[in-house]
Amino acid sequence: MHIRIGTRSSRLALWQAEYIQQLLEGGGVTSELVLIETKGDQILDRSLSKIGSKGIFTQELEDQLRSGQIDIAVHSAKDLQSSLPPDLGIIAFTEREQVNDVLVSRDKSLSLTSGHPFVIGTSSTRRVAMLKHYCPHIKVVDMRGNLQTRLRKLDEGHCDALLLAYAGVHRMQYDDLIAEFLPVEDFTPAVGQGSVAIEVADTLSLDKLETVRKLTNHQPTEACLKAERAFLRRLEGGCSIPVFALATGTDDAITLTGGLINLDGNDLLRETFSGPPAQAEHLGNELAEAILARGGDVILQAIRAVL
Ligand SMILES: NCc1[nH]cc(CCC(=O)O)c1CC(=O)O
Repeated sequence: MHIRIGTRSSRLALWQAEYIQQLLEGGGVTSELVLIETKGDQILDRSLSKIGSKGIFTQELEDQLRSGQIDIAVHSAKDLQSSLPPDLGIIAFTEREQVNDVLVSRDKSLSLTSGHPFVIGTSSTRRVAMLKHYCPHIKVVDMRGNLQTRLRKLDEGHCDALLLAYAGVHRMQYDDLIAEFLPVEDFTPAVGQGSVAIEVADTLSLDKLETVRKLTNHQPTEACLKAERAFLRRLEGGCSIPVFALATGTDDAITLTGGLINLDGNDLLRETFSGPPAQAEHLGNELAEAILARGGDVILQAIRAVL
């Protein structure tokens, strides 16, 4: 069996695709990478929340899945839309990397808890709102681009530090720039952070689908991501909405914590639910209903009116 793997060509995307390639190789399946440029890779001068983020990093990959030019598409699970078109589906989530956000800087003495003011570059509405909430002494500047671009901007003095997912920083081997690990209890990550997802079209042969899934899917991670993604779907949150959620689990129970924060950071809602992995999606819906009932619906309306 030979699998054609579609991927974006950023260094992080290539790491992810090569990781999938290795997992397939471990099961004796050969593969090749097909590099695909997306709209999100081309537009670098506008913030993601202004472009309207729906599918901007995935559309071109999905077109090639449908036409059969590629068998699978590899994405950061975090970058996937919460609901996919009916002819596409996720068949695997890889074992999760540590999920924390980290503070990255040339100055390793920087800390968010010190109360000392400095400037952080980020374009994530979740991170901006959380910084306003937990660290009002921090100034935020908008910063887009892949990891290498952001590090260059850091070195050019646009900011003192970046707030990034540990997973990406580690995969790009920038661990020595980590000044601080942020606790997930406060800086709860984005849905899907740290896992790699495999997307296919319904035209893929069952043989290929089952083989790829068997070699790459990590069941405990899959249950956790199902819970988180059900939560995101119910809130109809794309990656530009400041929604956060993290499920952790054992074989018999998963715990899902998540919520929503307004753009000013003064209104943060968070709830926790636990249940059996078989009811992962139910947990996600339960969490969403609780957050909406506590005023999340009003916060979402206000966010949508601005973004
Ligand atoms: N939104 C961009 C993105 N998509 C996935 C990662 C990091 C790796 C991951 O969480 O899978 C990043 C960068 C970041 O948020 O720091």
